[in-house]
Amino acid sequence: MENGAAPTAPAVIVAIDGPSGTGKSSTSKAVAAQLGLSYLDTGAQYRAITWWMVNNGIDTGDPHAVAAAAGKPEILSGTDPAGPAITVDGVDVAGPIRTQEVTSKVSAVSAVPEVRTRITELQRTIAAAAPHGIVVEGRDIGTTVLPDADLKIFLTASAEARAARRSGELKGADVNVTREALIKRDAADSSRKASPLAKADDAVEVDTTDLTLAQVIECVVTLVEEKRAGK
Ligand SMILES: Nc1ncnc2c1ncn2[C@@H]1O[C@H](COP(=O)(O)OP(=O)(O)O)[C@@H](O)[C@H]1O
Ligand SMILES: Nc1ccn([C@@H]2O[C@H](COP(=O)(O)OP(=O)(O)O)[C@@H](O)[C@H]2O)c(=O)n1
Repeated sequence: MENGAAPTAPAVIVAIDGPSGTGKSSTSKAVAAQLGLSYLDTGAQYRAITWWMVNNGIDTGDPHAVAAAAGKPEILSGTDPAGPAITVDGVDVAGPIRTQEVTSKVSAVSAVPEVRTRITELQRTIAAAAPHGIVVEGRDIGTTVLPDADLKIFLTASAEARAARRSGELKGADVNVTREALIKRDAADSSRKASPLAKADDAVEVDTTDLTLAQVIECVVTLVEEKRAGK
C-alpha cells in the first residue's frame, strides 16, 4: 500500500504527545496523509480558546474568569492533514492563534479544568467520528483523552534542538530567548494538576534530537503499520 488506506484496513487511533518542538505536528500530519487517516491538532484548540479569551477581554491570569467563560466560544476543527482548519464562532483563526501573545497565555488557559473538560469532549467526539482512524497530537492524548488508543508515541528532543527548530520558524528570533520561553511553557504544562504533559506508561518514546523529520515519520508509519497488521 503506497498512498491512502486500503478499503479493508481497520480504523486505527494514534496518540502522539510530547513537549514543544519535538516534531508532533509535522510528524502527525505526514503520517496521517501517508496512511489516509484524519488528523487533529489539539494544541490549536487550546490556542483557539485562548485567542477567544484575549479577544473578549477575559483576564487569562484569572482561572475563575477563564472557567466562567470556557463554555462560550464555538470551536470547530477540520481533520484534513493537508489543510487542518480551525474556526472560533465561524472566524478562521489559523493565523491569529500563532501570535506570541497567544503562545505566552495558552498554558494558563489550558490549565483550567473547565477548559480541559470542554476541549477533551470535543476531541473524543472528533476521534470517534474519523472513518479510517485518526492521528491526534497534544500533551495528554495517551494519558487522558484517548487512553485506549491503538498506538501511543511520546516524542522528545533536547531543549537545544527544539529551540533551534522553533527559532528557525520564527525568523530572526533569538535562539536563547526561544529556548527559555519553550522551557517555561513545558514546565507549566508538566506541572499543572489537570492532565499534565506526560508520557503514558504504554507509550513508545522516540528521541528525535538526532533524527531527521523524514526518519521520525518513517519510524511512526512503521509502528502504525505493525499495529494495523496485528489487528
Ligand atoms: N526531526 C526533526 N529534525 C529537524 N527539524 C524538525 C524535526 N521535526 C520537526 N522539525 C521542525 O521543527 C519545527 C517544529 O516542529 P513541530 O512539528 O511544529 O513540533 P511540535 O508540534 O512538537 O511543536 C518545524 O519547523 C519542523 O519542520
Ligand atoms: N493536548 C494538549 C495540547 C496542547 N495543550 C496546551 O496548548 C499549548 C499549545 O500547544 P501546541 O501544540 O500548539 O504547542 P507548540 O506546537 O507551540 O509546541 C501547550 O503549550 C499546552 O499548554 C494542552 O494543554 N494539551
